[in-house]
Amino acid sequence: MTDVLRNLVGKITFRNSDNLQLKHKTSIQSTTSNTGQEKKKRKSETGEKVEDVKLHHDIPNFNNSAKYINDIENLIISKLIDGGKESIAVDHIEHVDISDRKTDEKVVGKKESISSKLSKERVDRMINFDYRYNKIKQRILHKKVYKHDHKTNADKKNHGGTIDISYSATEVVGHGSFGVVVTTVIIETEQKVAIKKVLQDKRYKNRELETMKMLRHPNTIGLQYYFYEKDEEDEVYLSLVLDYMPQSLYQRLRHFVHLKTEMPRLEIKFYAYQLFKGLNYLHNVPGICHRDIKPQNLLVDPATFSFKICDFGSAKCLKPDQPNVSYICSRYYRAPELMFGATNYSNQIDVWSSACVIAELLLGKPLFSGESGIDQLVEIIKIMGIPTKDEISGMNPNYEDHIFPNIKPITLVGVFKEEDPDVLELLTNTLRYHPCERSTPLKCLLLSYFDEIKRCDTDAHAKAQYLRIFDFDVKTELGHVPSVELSTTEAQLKYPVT
Ligand SMILES: Nc1ncnc2c1ncn2[C@@H]1O[C@H](COP(=O)(O)OP(=O)(O)OP(=O)(O)O)[C@@H](O)[C@H]1O
Repeated sequence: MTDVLRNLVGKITFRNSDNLQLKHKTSIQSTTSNTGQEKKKRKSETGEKVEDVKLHHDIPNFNNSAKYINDIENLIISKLIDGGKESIAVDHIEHVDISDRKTDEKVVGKKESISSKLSKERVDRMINFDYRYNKIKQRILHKKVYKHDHKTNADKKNHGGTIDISYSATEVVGHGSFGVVVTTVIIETEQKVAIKKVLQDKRYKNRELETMKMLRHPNTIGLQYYFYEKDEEDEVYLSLVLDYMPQSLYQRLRHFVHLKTEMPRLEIKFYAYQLFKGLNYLHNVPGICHRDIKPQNLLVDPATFSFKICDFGSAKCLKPDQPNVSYICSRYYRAPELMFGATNYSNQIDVWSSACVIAELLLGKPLFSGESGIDQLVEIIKIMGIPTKDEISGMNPNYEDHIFPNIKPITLVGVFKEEDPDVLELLTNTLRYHPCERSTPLKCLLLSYFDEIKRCDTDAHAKAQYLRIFDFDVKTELGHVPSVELSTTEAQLKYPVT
């Protein structure tokens, strides 16, 4: 997102109005300059037309959460870009009068904290606190950190000790609603890393750290170290030192969109394979549902096609007897059962989101881009048709409101008619209303869509071998496969079905 922001100038203001609607007002006044005000001045002096774009969005107040605001920012930015305004810049985004936690808690109850939203001021403070100052002074930072041991899934903290690491000037690569992410090189190990710094909400245990400690897989981002520090106001920040990846899938896709070309189909296949492989691990080994699969949370290296899932800030181990918040996951990627208010949803919400991501890579734009929660459902219905009674009860048995617009669906076949029928099969098996009818990540890996990378003696196969994407740990990654099916499944994971 920072890359986009860096290229954009203007002002976005979010307001709460009296009638419990969150008003979004956008006013953009520049076309090409990096410094909006200067450019505006220059343009008026030279008599050139100053472009003024205003966007208004009415959002129901109950959706006024940090994630939602972030969605809206992305929506506004992508609208500007998609509207051909590539060179318009936003020099900052202001959030005004946003009543966040209180409103959120009314909806989610106090049981589940998702994360603490950061104000713009706090993000600025966090950057200034260490990194911006550091950048000017080129000073080396020394930190006492807890080392996470990936072999034992333990950390030094449990054994009562810290070690010292140091690193120099850092580059801010991302700031989301909850943290600031910078990249640097650890001097002692010469390893390039990303450091994600998040504000610690004293009331809750940080679930992202707890989750990351459980992970050990080539397709999930690895935790190397972590440390805590306080600012001058006594606020505690947790920093997670993570494996570095060159870019997010969002940035990778924007690269092709800006060039007005498509992402190569083979590259998409590699990322799709590793996404399902990562999910198969997450869902079956630590038993975690990510709950926020989207292009921004998938990291890639286009040189090797390596791929890792990141941002476990919303991840949770879902227990069948415990309710979970339905207000989760970024809107474009949100499974329909969440829109139906289900609180007993399963890991299969990640499969829906993954299918939306793959569809977006093919299309160059989101498949379902609703402007609000309800509109999102309408966008889904436009393509998938109206859900049947069975499908509705599969999504949420308590849902009683059955009024839907009567429209003839475009269908997935209609949208993807130019694509390979194998990718259409993948999408039709995963974009199903009924969560139980959606293929599991392992079933997706067995689809003929992936045969191309399984065939020996091709460049693609060599790339796949280099990434070791056909290596599965039988005890863990395939531990849930019934023993009678194990050898066939193993063979099918390695070789194309003939
Ligand atoms: N390990 C990493 N290597 C390189 N870049 C990273 C890494 N982790 C995160 N980033 C960059 O930082 C961005 C934000 O990271 P992340 O999603 O973890 O933060 P967040 O504060 O939870 O964001 P959001 O609130 O938008 O979900 C990512 O989209 C990516 O561009």
